[in-house]
Amino acid sequence: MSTGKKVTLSIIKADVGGLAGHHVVHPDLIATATRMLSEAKESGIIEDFYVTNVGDDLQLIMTHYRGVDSKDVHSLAWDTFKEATKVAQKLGLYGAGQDLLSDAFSGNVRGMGPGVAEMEFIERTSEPVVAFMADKTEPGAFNLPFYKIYADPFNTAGLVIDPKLHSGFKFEIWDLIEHKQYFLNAPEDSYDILALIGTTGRFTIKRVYRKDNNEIAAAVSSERLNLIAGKYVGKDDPVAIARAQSGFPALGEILEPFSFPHLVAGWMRGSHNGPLMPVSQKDARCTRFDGPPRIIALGFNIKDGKLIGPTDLFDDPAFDETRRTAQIIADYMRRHGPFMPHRLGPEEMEYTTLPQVLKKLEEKKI
Ligand SMILES: O=P(O)(O)OC[C@H]1O[C@](O)(COP(=O)(O)O)[C@@H](O)[C@@H]1O
Ligand SMILES: [Mg+2]
Repeated sequence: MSTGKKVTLSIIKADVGGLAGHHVVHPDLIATATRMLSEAKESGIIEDFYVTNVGDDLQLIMTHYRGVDSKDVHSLAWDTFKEATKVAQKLGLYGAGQDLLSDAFSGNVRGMGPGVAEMEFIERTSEPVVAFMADKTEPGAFNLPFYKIYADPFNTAGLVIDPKLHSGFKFEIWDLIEHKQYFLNAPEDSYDILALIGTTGRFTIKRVYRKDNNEIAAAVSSERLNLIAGKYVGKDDPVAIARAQSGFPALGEILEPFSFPHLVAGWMRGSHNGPLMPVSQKDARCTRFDGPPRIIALGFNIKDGKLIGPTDLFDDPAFDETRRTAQIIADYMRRHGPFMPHRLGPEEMEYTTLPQVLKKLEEKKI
């Protein structure tokens, strides 16, 4: 039975050090985070948690009754990342504390480096959710698949045949450069939505709501590290949450768009386009040219605030062909070497280390 009060699901993540380069999180960091979150669960700050990693990103998946942007929960995540950073420093891991961009923490991790996806809702009798976590890419990587889930009837059969989905969804889109927001409805504003979110480095889907009752359906992290720091400090490596079934897209409708390994920005030095490859958690470790960019999907049920699961959703032969296609695309893109469109365009390269090289070249200009 539902408790009737609103539960919050928060995913807060950061890269605080990688083993053998920007590769994977060391087990001692997972153990440190697990210890910290166990204590917080015992003291009642959070209701439940699951710690995992995608490549070099440490992921804290938490449930609680403190709402989004809770000072207690954000402080807990910050302290956990700080503690894990100490362990990373001790072990000499690469880029220890990389994503903790500020020393002056003021109660909310937004704008401080870590990525955040959170949503608050009244738990349904059965509350299936999917936690998506990606490495070597940016928040705009979710634009294409989330558009398909919530606005494309060729992906989501429920938009056509389920009366609970038929009126469509509302998209909250953030302009990360001008810091503006748009609320646009699908299907009626579809072309406007696409006009914005096709520019993946600037406009990102932040949240999606069911249009007929404004119920939250999905949330995506929107932190662009380079925009926060004003220089290249690693890629944002986004996370997202999607509620499934019974008035929301079915689990399979949520996973379906990831069968297309679309090109995303990130990969080597955050400066290259490459295919987004859906993988199991055990394969969430970037290698080839620091990639290809990877995404995992963990399925949970939330029951009385507790996380039941997870099930590793891309650990499935149904995604083998996608992975194979991703490898073929990776080969094709790699053959471009330092040329566009493998390497990102000049606007995006502005936030990499390339400008330093170009500055030096000024001397040679005639
Ligand atoms: O840290 P370095 O040696 O300057 O190298 C840049 C690194 O930045 C990265 O883009 C960082 O990736 P992450 O954002 O996943 O940490 C790697 O591809 C690359 O190894
Ligand atoms: Mg990473």
